[in-house]
Formats: sequence, structure tokens, C-alpha cells
Amino acid sequence: MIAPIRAVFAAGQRRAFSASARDLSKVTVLGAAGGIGVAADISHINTKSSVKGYDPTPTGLANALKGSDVVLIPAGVPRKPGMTRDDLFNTNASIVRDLAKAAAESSPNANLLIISNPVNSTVPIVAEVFKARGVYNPKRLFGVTSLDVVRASRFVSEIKGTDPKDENITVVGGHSGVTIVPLFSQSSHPDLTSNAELVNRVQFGGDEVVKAKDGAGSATLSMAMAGARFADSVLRAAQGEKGVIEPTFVDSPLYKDQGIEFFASKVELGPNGVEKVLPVGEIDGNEKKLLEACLGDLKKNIEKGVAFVAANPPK
Ligand SMILES: NC(=O)c1ccc[n+]([C@@H]2O[C@H](COP(=O)([O-])OP(=O)(O)OC[C@H]3O[C@@H](n4cnc5c(N)ncnc54)[C@H](O)[C@@H]3O)[C@@H](O)[C@H]2O)c1
Ligand SMILES: O=C(O)C[C@H](O)C(=O)O
Repeated sequence: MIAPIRAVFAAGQRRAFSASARDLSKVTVLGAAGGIGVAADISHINTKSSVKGYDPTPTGLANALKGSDVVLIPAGVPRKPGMTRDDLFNTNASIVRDLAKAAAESSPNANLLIISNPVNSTVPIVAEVFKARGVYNPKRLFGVTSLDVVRASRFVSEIKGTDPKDENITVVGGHSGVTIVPLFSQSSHPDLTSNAELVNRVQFGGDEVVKAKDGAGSATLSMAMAGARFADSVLRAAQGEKGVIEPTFVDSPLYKDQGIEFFASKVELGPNGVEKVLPVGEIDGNEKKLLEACLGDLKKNIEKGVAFVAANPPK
């Protein structure tokens, strides 16, 4: 994982590592020998931090987690061409469940940033494990959906000839296929809501990278950049910065009346994690249809994660 401004991570071939960036912040990455969790090269980045790698043993894992403020989890397998993110469930669900158990035991108060796919299901898995141990804090669990926003901004800028850093596209819902809902009507280019090709590109942007890598994995560099951005926002808010708003997949009040416990929307971050879940806001007819399709799939993905932990509790 490329570093947020306040933390540098390095891992070598080890699976977990942590970085104490400022005196007050310890960041742990679980899955730190992979494409996103990266490796020793990250420790060469010139930010003020100390970096330590841990062996993939229960003791190493506990030591990596102990006292952490932020725990990023990119552990698990990535997609190959032809697969959906849900096809990763059978492998990644138990990986995430077991790492969640370790986090619940060793760093129950950390902010948990879940990258492992399928995010729509792995986030509920973490919640269930924490609930079972009586340490669940809905304000500190985040599914990382920043890459969808990064992609949307980039793709829009290519169409409009703008600088992507000036584009601010809200993306809500979840993190797979039709659950990814870009809200162009809320951007400075409301005309784009009828651009079905663009909407499809945002929803299935991950597939472009999977195809390009041709069996060698999925997005790593853009994900590392997006994950670093999100982790940095969480740290800045934790350290008292006001007005930090990021889209993220959280335990959300927005669609609970429809039985949907988690939803990605803009969230104001604060010292305690989620400060405020912002409403979806005004959307147009095209987006209403997208949202409807999203909610159906999302509900199933969430329930799948919950059912998995009920049937297969961590040992
Ligand atoms: N949320 C997103 O936007 C997003 C973006 C890109 C990738 N991803 C997901 O992130 C995950 C990782 O992708 P990658 O490209 O880094 O894959 P990778 O195969 O390169 O790395 C995965 C790492 O996880 C480690 N791992 C496996 N089981 C583990 C365990 N029990 N404990 C600790 N570590 C373990 C592996 O050793 C490996 O180092 C995938 O599930 C992928 O789909 C999510
Ligand atoms: O597409 C994937 O499987 C990885 C990631 O979720 C992405 O959006 O790039």
C-alpha cells in the first residue's frame, strides 16, 4: 500500500507491517506482501515514519496490530479475467474473517479500512466478527471505495478535457458492477447522467485492469493511490482536521428501512471515525434507476457476508 502522507509502509515478503508515522499514529497493513500491500520499495518513500515488518505468525499478527490507529486490509486473492468480485468470496471471506478476529482481539479500537474483495461482503464479515466479540463500533469500519471516485473523475476529465483533480464526482452504493452508482447530476457535468457508456465504464472500470493484466491480478497502483488518499483522510480527521469528507462504504442509516445495513456515500470523518453519513441528495431519473438496481444486488452481497460468519464463525 503506498503511503498516506503521514505514514510509510514496507513489508518485504512479510504479510503484515506497521508504520508509526507521527507520535500518535500507528498504521497496520494486513496482506503486505501483495500487489497493493506492496513491499520494501515503499519504505524508500521520504515521509517521516518508522516502518516495521512482521512474520505471518499469530504472534507477528498480534504485534503488528497492537496499538494501531488504522488497520488496512488488502489481504486476499485478486480477480482473473472472466471473474466477478463475488467469485473471490469463497477464498477471501475466510481470510478476512480470520484477520478481523485478530484485529478484534489486538486492536479493537482501530479504524478498519477494508480493501479485500468483494468489499460489499467483506465489510459485513468484519462487522459480524466484531459484533460476536462485543467490540463492534460502526463508526470505525470502512469499505474502501475511493478507487471508484478516482476512476470517475479521470474518465469524466477525458471526455470534458478538464483536469481530473478539479472533478469531484460522487459515487454511491457499493463496490462491484451495478452496485457502483456515479452521480453525475451532482457534478458540474449533469449532462453525463445520460452517457450510458461512461456509467458502464465507471461501474466496470476494474475489469479493464483485470483484462489488461491478463491473469496477473487487478488494479494495484491506482488502488494504492486511492487507498493512501483514504487512509490519509482518516488520519487527518483523527488528528482533528475538520471538514474531511470521503465517499466510503459504511454501516449506514440511509437504506436500513429496506434491510440494507451498509451503503457507500459521502461521509464526514472525525476523531471518532464516522462523524456523519451524508444523504445521497437529489438525483435524476437515470440515477434513480441505477440506484434501484444497486440496492437489490447490494442487499444480497451484504446478507451473504453475514450468513457466512453465522455458518462459519472464526475459530
Ligand atoms: N477495494 C478496491 O477498490 C480494491 C482495488 C484493488 C484490489 N482490491 C482487492 O484487494 C485484494 C488484494 O489484491 P492484490 O492485488 O494486492 O493481491 P495480491 O495477490 O497481489 O496480494 C494479496 C496478498 O494477500 C496476502 N494474504 C493472503 N492470505 C493472507 C492472510 N490470511 N493473512 C495475511 N495476508 C494474506 C498474500 O500473501 C498477498 O501478499 C484482492 O481481493 C483485490 O480484489 C480491492
Ligand atoms: O476489479 C477488481 O477486482 C479490483 C478492484 O476492486 C477494482 O475496482 O479495480
